[in-house]
Amino acid sequence: MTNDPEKHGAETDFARKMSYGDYLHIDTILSAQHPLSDAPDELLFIIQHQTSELWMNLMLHEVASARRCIAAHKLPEAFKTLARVSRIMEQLNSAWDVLRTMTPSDYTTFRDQLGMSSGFQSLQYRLIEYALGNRNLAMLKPHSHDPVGSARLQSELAELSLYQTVLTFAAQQGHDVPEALISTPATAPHQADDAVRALWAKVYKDPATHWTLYELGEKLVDLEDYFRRWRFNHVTTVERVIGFKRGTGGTGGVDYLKMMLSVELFPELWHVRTEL
Ligand code: HEM
Ligand SMILES: N[C@@H](CC(=O)c1ccccc1NC=O)C(=O)O
Repeated sequence: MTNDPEKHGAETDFARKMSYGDYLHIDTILSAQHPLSDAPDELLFIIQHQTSELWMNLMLHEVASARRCIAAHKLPEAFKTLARVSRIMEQLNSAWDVLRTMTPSDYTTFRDQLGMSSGFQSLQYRLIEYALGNRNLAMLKPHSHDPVGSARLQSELAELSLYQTVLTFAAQQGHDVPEALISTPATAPHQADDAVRALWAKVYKDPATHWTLYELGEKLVDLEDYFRRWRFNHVTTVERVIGFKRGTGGTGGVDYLKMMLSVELFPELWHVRTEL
């Protein structure tokens, strides 16, 4: 017998009611794929990037919320949010398995259509880096033609980064944090600092006494661990698909991305491990 959902109470008249598609604006999302070629894999390439951008949108929302929770000393709420951020990164990491099915032969059929566009120009990726604390102001330039994007980057730069927010919390708990690191929003990538490493050493050598900071430190290590995996998946996929060709964005490609693997978001949290 064929199932009739109406007999089970399912609503089927949406002439005057909000439906699934209305609420989620599915029309808008599904009318945003515009391949520039007839290459069969261009749709995969577009959707892969668009879904990544959607997850990045959520990630920015959650990082902002985590920062507010830490600043308000609502640590359990911040832990929950940071755990979610790591799960989002995991989602972004598994997505590479889909893109990896695209061979160099597939990609070269439409790569020329991309012109000089590149993920290097992703506004949300840069906002995430800035929110976490990797504030390289040279990365503002590709957005200077875009007043709305530039304004978003500037308003992010007017906030303390996530790492600065954590260090401010540590200072409020009575730990020694150099004032210059937390007094104003950072305008350069965070550099490893001896006093901060000493602070984390104190925390990690006696977790029972400093449990909240210990848990916070591990949440940041988790997040950076996932971030590193994203960068590694990216560079490996890039090598697999374009070898050592220059990037459309103008960089050396794989060599440039390999250099970016050495970026440390929360350096002292990694360095401290040697002395434990
Ligand atoms: C076949 C697929 C891909 C290739 C060949 C590729 C290639 C590259 C290359 C060569 C760069 C260096 C900049 C340049 O000169 O263009 C780059 C940067 C970047 N790509 Fe991709 N990419 C791919 C997929 C993706 C995906 C799926 C994302 C997800 C959004 C992404 C996001 C980024 C970001 C954010 C950067 C800047 C990284 C940084 O500044 O550290 N890429 N990509
Ligand atoms: N940089 C890539 C092109 C690329 O991957 C790309 C192009 C437009 C929009 C997003 C992209 N993804 C990541 O860089 C290349 O050199 O082939």
